[in-house]
Amino acid sequence: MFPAEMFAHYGSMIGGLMVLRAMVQQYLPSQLRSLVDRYINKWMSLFDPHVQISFPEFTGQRMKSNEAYTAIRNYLTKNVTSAAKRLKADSVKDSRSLVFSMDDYEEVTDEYKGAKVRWFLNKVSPPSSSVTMYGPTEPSRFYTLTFHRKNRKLITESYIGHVLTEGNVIASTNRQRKLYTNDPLYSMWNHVVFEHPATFETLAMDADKKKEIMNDLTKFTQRKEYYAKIGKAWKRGYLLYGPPGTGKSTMISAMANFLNYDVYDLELTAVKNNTELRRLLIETSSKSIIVIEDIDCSLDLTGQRKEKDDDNGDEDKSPVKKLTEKVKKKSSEVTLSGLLNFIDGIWSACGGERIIVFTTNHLDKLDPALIRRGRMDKHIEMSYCSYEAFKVLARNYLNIDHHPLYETLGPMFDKANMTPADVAENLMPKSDDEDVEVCLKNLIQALEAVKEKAKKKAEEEAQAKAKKERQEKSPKWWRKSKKWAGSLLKKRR
Ligand SMILES: Nc1ncnc2c1ncn2[C@@H]1O[C@H](COP(=O)(O)OP(=O)(O)OP(=O)(O)O)[C@@H](O)[C@H]1O
Ligand SMILES: [Mg+2]
Repeated sequence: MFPAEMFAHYGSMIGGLMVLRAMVQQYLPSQLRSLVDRYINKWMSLFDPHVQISFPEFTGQRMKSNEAYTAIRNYLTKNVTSAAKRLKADSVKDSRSLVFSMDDYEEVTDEYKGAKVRWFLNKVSPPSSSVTMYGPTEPSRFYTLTFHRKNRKLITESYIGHVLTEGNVIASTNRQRKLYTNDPLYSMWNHVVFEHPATFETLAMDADKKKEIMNDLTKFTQRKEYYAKIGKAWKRGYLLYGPPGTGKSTMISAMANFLNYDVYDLELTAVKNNTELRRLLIETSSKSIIVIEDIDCSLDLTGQRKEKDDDNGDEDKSPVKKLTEKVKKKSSEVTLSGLLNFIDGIWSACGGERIIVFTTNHLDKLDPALIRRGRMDKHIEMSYCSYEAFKVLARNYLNIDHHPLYETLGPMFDKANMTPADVAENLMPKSDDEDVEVCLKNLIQALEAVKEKAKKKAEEEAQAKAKKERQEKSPKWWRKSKKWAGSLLKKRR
């Protein structure tokens, strides 16, 4: 279990104590473990000129994974694992290639500015009786970094920072991204591998608008020092609004692919109360996009201001209605103020960059407090398909940059409101014998139909408006007698 070199390196006294400590960690019950460990450490510090730092895999009560541990694993995997004798193939990148890291109880050395350090991967198994509500407890691992005390300043102030930075860079290029969703039963995140193909290149949108969003995102990721200087959490809020099928969800995937971020899809209706919301949000990792879709439907996010208005009208409500509303309120106690407090406050303490994206089909339904600048930094309208957006879709779906029918199609997009989802549907060949021309002709027909429908609707609305105006202009006695005659006829029938 322990390499023989350890004795040579630390001296037989220290080696013996280390073996004893490993045995203590492995076999003694936890109450005794810490007591004996304390004495062993005291003895070791008398003889040993070395300093040790531990980096556990999980931290906190809810066993949140430790980002430092992951960064160290990445750093060691790239830089020194080749020297390790026992390796572990512990993750698979893009389901294609194996990634090796050092195995449990394996030790490797590294050198930094002339100082030698040792990394050791330790594992502690939980007592066999330890079972949580999520199943049996897994063994927990930790890296220990050992170095001579004369190098303390160099290692703590420079080397560890260097390892974490390099480890994080490796992580961002290597890692498999994840799509998390909140589990309503246990109020925890479940994840799958995130593999959505949408990119800004395939997103149908005006080129200038697209460029502006990409620049905004890039600028955000480079402003760590700026956010620290102004004392604000390193986060940016986007509000995507527009009719269904205009690409709001597609845009979120394109953002995640562009930034190489994880996605947390937060279903607010499955969150029981503000405490649970707080915990879920604290558990999100840095470099992530938190998505709350259809915010207007998720909750009564109009919040307390609206509630007050409702209270005024309480006398008019029946007792049954009042009771139903009370029960409804109790079942989901997540409030607008809870959400806003979190957005404004909690993340400042979490560190790392986060993007929060809200989507809605109805901008006018949201409380202005929720969408004011500072909370939602950027409002992006996703609208009906323009000619320019159509050209992107034609490139995606039909692999063409131009076609003689473009001349007919060009002006049609200004006159018919069709969503990119509907345009895409028309561009998709329905059978093998549908070629490019057939697809474009189908689209022309569909656009004409939309235009006709809109024209008919506008005419009907104009007629109804004119009728109403005519009625309003007629004398009061005439309107009354008409109404009276109508009700008389009804009674007779
Ligand atoms: N702007 C777009 N660019 C590329 N594809 C798009 C765009 N808009 C819609 N689509 C296509 O239409 C489908 C539906 O779009 P999406 O789910 O992104 O719309 P949405 O705005 O999120 O709608 P909803 O409001 O109903 O959630 C997508 O799978 C995509 O194929
Ligand atoms: Mg959507």
